Amino acid sequence: MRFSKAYIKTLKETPKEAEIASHKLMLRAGMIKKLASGIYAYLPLGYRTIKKIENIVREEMDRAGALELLMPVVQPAELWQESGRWDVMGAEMLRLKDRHERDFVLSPTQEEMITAIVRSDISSYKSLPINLYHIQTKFRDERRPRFGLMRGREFTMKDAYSFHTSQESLDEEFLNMRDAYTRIFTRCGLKFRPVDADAGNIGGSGSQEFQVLAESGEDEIIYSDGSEYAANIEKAVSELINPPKEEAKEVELVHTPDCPTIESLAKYLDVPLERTVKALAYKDMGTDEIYMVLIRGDFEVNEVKLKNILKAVEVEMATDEELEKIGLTKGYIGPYKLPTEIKIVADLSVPEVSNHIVGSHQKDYHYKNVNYGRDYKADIVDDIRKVRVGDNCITGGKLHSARGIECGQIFKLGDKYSKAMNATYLDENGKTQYMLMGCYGIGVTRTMAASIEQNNDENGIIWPVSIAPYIVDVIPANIKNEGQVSLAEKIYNELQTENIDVMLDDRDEKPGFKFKDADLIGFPFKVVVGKRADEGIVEVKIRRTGETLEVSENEVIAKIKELMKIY
Ligand SMILES: O=C(C[C@@H]1CCCCN1)Cn1cnc2cc(Cl)c(F)cc2c1=O
Ligand SMILES: [Mg+2]
Ligand SMILES: [Mg+2]
Repeated sequence: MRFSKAYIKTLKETPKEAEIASHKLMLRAGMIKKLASGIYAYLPLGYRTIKKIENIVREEMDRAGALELLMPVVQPAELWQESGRWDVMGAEMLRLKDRHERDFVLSPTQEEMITAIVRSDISSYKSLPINLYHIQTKFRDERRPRFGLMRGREFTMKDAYSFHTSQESLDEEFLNMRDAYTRIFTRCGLKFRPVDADAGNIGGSGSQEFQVLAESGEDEIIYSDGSEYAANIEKAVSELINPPKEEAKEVELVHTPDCPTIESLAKYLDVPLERTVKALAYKDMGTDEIYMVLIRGDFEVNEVKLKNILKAVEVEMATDEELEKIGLTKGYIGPYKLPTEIKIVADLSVPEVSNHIVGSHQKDYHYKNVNYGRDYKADIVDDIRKVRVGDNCITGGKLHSARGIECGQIFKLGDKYSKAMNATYLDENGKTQYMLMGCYGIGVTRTMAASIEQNNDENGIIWPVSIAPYIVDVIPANIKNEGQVSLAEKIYNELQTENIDVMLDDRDEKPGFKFKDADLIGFPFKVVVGKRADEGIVEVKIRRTGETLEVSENEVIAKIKELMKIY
């Protein structure tokens, strides 16, 4: 490709709305263009990398035995009504009407669609298992799209769906996909790790996210320094160490002036935080029911665990007004001598705290020596604790945390959709069974952004060879110098003959200007044809290391091929 014909508009300045490296650099390198909030065009340069990522995904999915198809982006609402999600999904799902006023959905995912396809075609166990995938545009109406392609509203996803006659077969495909994802992200040159993840309201049992490690990542990953354990903090567990048991004493009401927080209370009474129990009020945003949530004073509530236990789509802290309305006093709520009917959810740590201190529903007073079981019981006792860095891992070692970008996620769905949509097959005994499903997603456009987050410096992007838009940028230093131009053209043609994606910067600009563009765009290698061209010597510059090699013109191809194996 000749630069002068390549439709690459690099920007000197960083657009102010861009906050993270990938967003800044994709705009500056002329890879994407924003048309609306969270909606981008992939310009020719950016689209080349997207296609390379898609092809790596395609090759590995095909190698894993999955079959590629393509499903509609516009989905009939009836399918979502059948699965029950039409009424559950909120504003994130973009709904539209056709000219006959019929309801449709702009595809945010395809569980309903694929189940409707498979149930009409497959009825025998002999046709299973099967794994169908496509690489397709999705739309999710994020409340706050940001970070460019990292959290866009329209994006490209590879989503795959598998159908099985047994849990063993589903388990096998889950591992098969996990291996395929490991190959995909490795081939994309990413530093990543699979982590245990929350399946969210998609349901099913068992889910893993493929997290690309980056400081700009939205997710917090917990991992052990003494075992293979790794999990999204939403899901992470750790060893619970309980305070020593004490003889249960009589409950006492104590005056605790100005202690609305657990820290101020512990300080005032001079007791360790582990002896206090925090009481919080959470509202199930679906049913509007308010729950009292109890957890040991030194722990934090993990709202994803709480949401899953309550089978709620969303939970939020109750507002002060909502507390007042049900007769609770903010800062002094507690499970003892409840002034109102309210369900109680207690973390596993709570019953283990002898003689704990809790709110008394009166300002400036608390109860001490409250004991779980004797003085109150919770409706639910379960793990709702957010783990902490430094906790003991249940499989050995200590827990640490890192930031991650979720580029893939795989799920065991079970029969959630096949039951709801009656996707059945006849088993070997002629008995009708529900298919078991798995689903597997990769954020293709997000993966491109994640690669830049991991591969950039002050000059711009540093593409791994495998997904670079072009691998070599041939730069004649002086466009007016016949010898340099003809040698540059010769090398350019030889690289093209070898099927190596090559850019020839044929613009009438100073060499420094071209070098800056090349470093911003992130070509892995530059071949600079300069002063020593008449000696048949050119410079090969390696973007990642900044190294410059003097290479004779007839060794350039071999040298580039050698370097491509390394970078
Ligand atoms: O998409 C999944 C699970 C897997 C991920 C891998 C590929 C197949 N689907 C979960 N999820 C996330 N956000 C959503 C947003 C909207 Cl608006 C929706 F209507 C549905 C979903 C939804 O179901
Ligand atoms: Mg997440
Ligand atoms: Mg996810």
